[in-house]
Amino acid sequence: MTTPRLSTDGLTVRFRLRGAVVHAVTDLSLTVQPGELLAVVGESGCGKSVLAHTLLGLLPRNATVSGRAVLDGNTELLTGRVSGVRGRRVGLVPQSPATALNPVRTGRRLLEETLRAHGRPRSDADGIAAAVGFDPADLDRYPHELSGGMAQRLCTALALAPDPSLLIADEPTTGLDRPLVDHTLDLLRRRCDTGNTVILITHDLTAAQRVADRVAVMYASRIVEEQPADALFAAPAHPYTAGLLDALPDRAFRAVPGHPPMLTALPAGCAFAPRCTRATDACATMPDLSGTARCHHPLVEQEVAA
Ligand SMILES: Nc1ncnc2c1ncn2[C@@H]1O[C@H](COP(=O)(O)OP(=O)(O)OP(=O)(O)O)[C@@H](O)[C@H]1O
Repeated sequence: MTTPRLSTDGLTVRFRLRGAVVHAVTDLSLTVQPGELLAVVGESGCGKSVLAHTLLGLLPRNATVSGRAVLDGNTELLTGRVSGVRGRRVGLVPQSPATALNPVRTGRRLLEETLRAHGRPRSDADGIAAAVGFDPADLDRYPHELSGGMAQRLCTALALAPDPSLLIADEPTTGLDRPLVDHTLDLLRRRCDTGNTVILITHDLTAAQRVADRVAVMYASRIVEEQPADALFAAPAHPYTAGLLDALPDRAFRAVPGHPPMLTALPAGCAFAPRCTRATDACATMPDLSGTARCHHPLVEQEVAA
């Protein structure tokens, strides 16, 4: 049996605010193998970026974390010393490139410094930039001289420079034109085809369908469905997943009615129930994720894990 690239068990993140607690990630258990591309999808605010920041050890002081996250079977990401892991073994393409880039360094300097810090020759900079669709001639610009899409690609280049075996890409295609979206997605796919692992965090279900091996759907801080991508797109089990798919322009093009709940006031049972046409009294208790979907009334017969 291969050692998972990443396994999390009961991963839970809370933020303390004055008079409230934000339930940002709850009881999240997943396993991602070498060579696998896992897409994490879900509406804005469901906890996707917090999950990424937790795995990188980048949470602010008002956060408390519990559960486990283990890299390659030998490195505890939540409790161990992660300074040599971040960037080198786990890379992050951040969601907000504008704030991630040091404004007083050119793209070339940023990229060369990253390469040098990870023992790679500075001369690799042009090749890495070109690979992400960033014209090497533009590397001599400062971040404020880059468009949003260029800054996005520079961030992808910086995350790829150490050649991390696990890359977490948080909305890496925001602000890119369709050809560059496809270029970036194909680049991520190719990394997995050579044995690396990618967790792609995205709102874009079409992107997930194009490149993901498996898809995890998050709703109100929890994974509510996880399946191989083909199965999920053909026959979603959770009504929320079905709603997300119905919102696609080439499907019903109908938004999921209602709004997600506040993460400071989650119900004891299924948080999707108030928006769900299948909800019954049973949904007042939290369903297990024993099959593919955390749902009392799934749309397809569930194969319950032994
Ligand atoms: N430092 C913090 N203090 C308090 N709450 C926070 C903090 N950081 C994030 N949150 C909250 O955690 C929740 C999850 O946020 P997160 O950024 O992970 O959402 P997301 O799914 O990535 O959304 P988007 O797709 O819009 O980026 C949100 O309710 C957010 O307001």
